Amino acid sequence: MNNKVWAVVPAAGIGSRMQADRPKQYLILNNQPVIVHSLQRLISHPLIEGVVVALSANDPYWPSLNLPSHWPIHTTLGGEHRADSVSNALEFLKNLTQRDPWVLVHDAARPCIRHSDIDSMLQQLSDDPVGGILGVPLSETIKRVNADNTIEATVDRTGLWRASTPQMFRLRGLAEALTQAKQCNINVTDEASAMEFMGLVPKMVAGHADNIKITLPQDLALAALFLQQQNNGEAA
Ligand SMILES: Nc1ccn([C@@H]2O[C@H](COP(=O)(O)OP(=O)(O)OP(=O)(O)O)[C@@H](O)[C@H]2O)c(=O)n1
Ligand SMILES: C[C@](O)(CO)[C@H](O)COP(=O)(O)O
Repeated sequence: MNNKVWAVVPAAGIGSRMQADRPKQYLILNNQPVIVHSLQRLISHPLIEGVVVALSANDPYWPSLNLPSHWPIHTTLGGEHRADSVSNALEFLKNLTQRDPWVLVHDAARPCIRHSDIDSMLQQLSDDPVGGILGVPLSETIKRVNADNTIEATVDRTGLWRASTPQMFRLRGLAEALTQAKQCNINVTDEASAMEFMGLVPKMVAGHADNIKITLPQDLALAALFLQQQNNGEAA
């Protein structure tokens, strides 16, 4: 039986918050583009069969990556929002396989994903009826802040987690959930939100805090440090 999973990588963003000369997934991190690190982590996992990457129209950077031809990567067109890019990739994947595999949706902007975290997801979710996501529990005091930077309230952090990726759901159920959310004009910023909108209850899987999403300029140096620690075997 084929128990392999697929990955979907939304990579059609412009990285506006990074304020760089190119989309952040193409910025150089430890001598190679961010997206190449992310793809390498996924493709080198033995249970990932292939990857569908959603790219912006006429992305001028992708062709020059010169990725190894044997990498099982397919590309499709991204959309206006991250959810649209994921939906497009899922529709592409539905035409590639008759199965209803687990799909791990992983941000191109998260290059520090560990195989151990992917393994945790596969171990904890493969028999789950819904699926789930990787995340990290909040460990600081949380404030709600007004537009004038005054503190409005302290938020009880009990049960609060930062959601990350991969987010792991069955191909056809996730595609339908994203379609329904869009038709109802529900703005979902992650896949779990669409599944929740359908009344389903995804699981949370504890992951490593170094699986950061590169968003702001200072995130690049932090990601470089995390990658070096991981590659040196120093990271816990
Ligand atoms: N229309 C979009 C928007 C985002 N993404 C991807 O979704 C991931 C996470 O989104 P985010 O961090 O918000 O990336 P950007 O939208 O590029 O960043 P910004 O909001 O700063 O512009 C990124 O890998 C990004 O490339 C995408 O595929 N399609
Ligand atoms: C999906 C995500 O990585 C979960 O934290 C995040 O929501 C994506 O980034 P965005 O800035 O919300 O598009």
